[in-house]
Amino acid sequence: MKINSNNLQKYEKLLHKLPLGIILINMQNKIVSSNQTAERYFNAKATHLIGKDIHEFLENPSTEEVKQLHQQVDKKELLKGTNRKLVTSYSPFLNHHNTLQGVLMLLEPLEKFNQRVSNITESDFYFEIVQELLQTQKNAFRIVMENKDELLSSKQWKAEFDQYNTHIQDWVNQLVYQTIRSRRKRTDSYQPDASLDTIDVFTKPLQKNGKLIGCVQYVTKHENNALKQELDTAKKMIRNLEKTYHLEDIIGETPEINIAREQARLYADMDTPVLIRGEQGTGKLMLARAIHMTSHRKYLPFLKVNSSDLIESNLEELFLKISKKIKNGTVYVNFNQKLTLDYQNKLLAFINEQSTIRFIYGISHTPVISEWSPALYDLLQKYQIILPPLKERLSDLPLLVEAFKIYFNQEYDKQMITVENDVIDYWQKLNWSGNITELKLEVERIILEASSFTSSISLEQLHNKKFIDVSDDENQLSLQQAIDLFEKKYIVKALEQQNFNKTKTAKMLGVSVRNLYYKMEKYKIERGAI
Ligand SMILES: Nc1ncnc2c1ncn2[C@@H]1O[C@H](COP(=O)(O)OP(=O)(O)OP(=O)(O)O)[C@@H](O)[C@H]1O
Repeated sequence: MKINSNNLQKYEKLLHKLPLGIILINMQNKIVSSNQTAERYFNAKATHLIGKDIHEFLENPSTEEVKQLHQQVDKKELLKGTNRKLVTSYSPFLNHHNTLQGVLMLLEPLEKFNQRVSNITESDFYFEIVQELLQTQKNAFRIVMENKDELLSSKQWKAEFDQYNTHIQDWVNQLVYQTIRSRRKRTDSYQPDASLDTIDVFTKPLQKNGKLIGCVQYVTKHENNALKQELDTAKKMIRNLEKTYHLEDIIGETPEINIAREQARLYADMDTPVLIRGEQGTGKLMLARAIHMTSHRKYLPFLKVNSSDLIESNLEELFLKISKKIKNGTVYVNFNQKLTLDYQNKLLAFINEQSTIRFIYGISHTPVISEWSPALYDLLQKYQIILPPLKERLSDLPLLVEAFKIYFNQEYDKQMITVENDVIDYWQKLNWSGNITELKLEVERIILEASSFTSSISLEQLHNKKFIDVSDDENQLSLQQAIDLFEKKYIVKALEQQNFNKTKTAKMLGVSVRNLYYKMEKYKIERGAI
């Protein structure tokens, strides 16, 4: 419907009740009308808005642009004096002769907008992908959302569940409530009768960057090998679901991160090559994944390729595999190792051949022109997003620690251990020399090493390591957990030393490349999943 003064009057009553704020601005930028929702968002009565210049409320409204171009403009802006973030949409306002009268502005607070969008996109996303997974799964499992509504369940789950009496059904539902409340995994067994099989129920919270989105529940009667394999496959798929990132998952409120997020949003559907520049561990892969998830390719595959993989593999085979597997998806090429001009040209030829794949590139240093093939250099220069090192955005450090703390408490089944402010201050004052990878590993370490009696970690405890209880506490790290932790750290360190070159790392560690891949999978060491 075209917006003009006729139909605006006709629907006046309705407009007042709409959940979106509406403001009408005349050709001189003065507010001439507003609905009650807009008044609420602007924190003002209509009488305070009418006749005022829109610039009194917003720094840079897009009224001139709309008047000149007669086009709609959508943006995010700040309400002056309140720091309230708004999502705004400006449209030309016409009379019934189609003559421009002014600008119609729709507005909504950013939090509300995000919530609405995530409600739509997240459930669509989960629904489509999980539905797909459920078709292929013979296992009994279901996904329950945070509000305890069942989102989806496999056929097998329905068959099993229907057989249970209400007592067992209640017990299964209780496990969901407990998992959601405690944000911790729960495994429980039930044997209805000595002559019957034991029912094992495994319930795990689903979280993305510390935000609880629901839980997944599996049921097995007896775990033979085939079933276990299926269960592992299902768990792997769920892990992949949790690994998908949206732009909103990128933590940070500094202007540099806001700009990077906005650029990513803009480039997401442009299909252009994008170069993400940032030191190691600044979030390049995460941003590349988020661009993919924001684009129309979000249901298609995403693949990360390191430039070192190109050197280590049979190039023709690798390219063939990529073009077959990815088809219309996104490939993120991370230049973690310098490529000779010969390799650069081969890569460029491959990129040019792929008309349907979207390429995103990552690099941790400023490209020096003399080291690049001119055509590849030009390609990389076109659209760039810069991620600053963490020491240049230290005000984001507390937000990151908070999210990682929640994530690892859940991952290691801890009782919500907190990290006290003095630890965060200390890290900020240190000018944190590492990046987000190192911060995440440090938070993981202190949470994992904390004994079961620790409820928070202070600076004193951090320095004296008093949070590590070396007494005979039966709840502290088991020998296996301690060995695993050591092994994981050792492998990460070796990989970093070898710039994530797996052949060299395997050689250095004295294990086969296959064994190294196995360990990386076991400890989730693939970059971006650390
Ligand atoms: N803004 C962020 N919010 C939350 N987590 C983040 C953010 N940025 C990075 N991370 C986390 O930090 C880790 C490192 O991020 P990522 O792998 O994307 O960095 P990178 O720059 O690609 O690293 P490298 O150059 O070493 O490959 C990941 O676990 C990622 O999830």
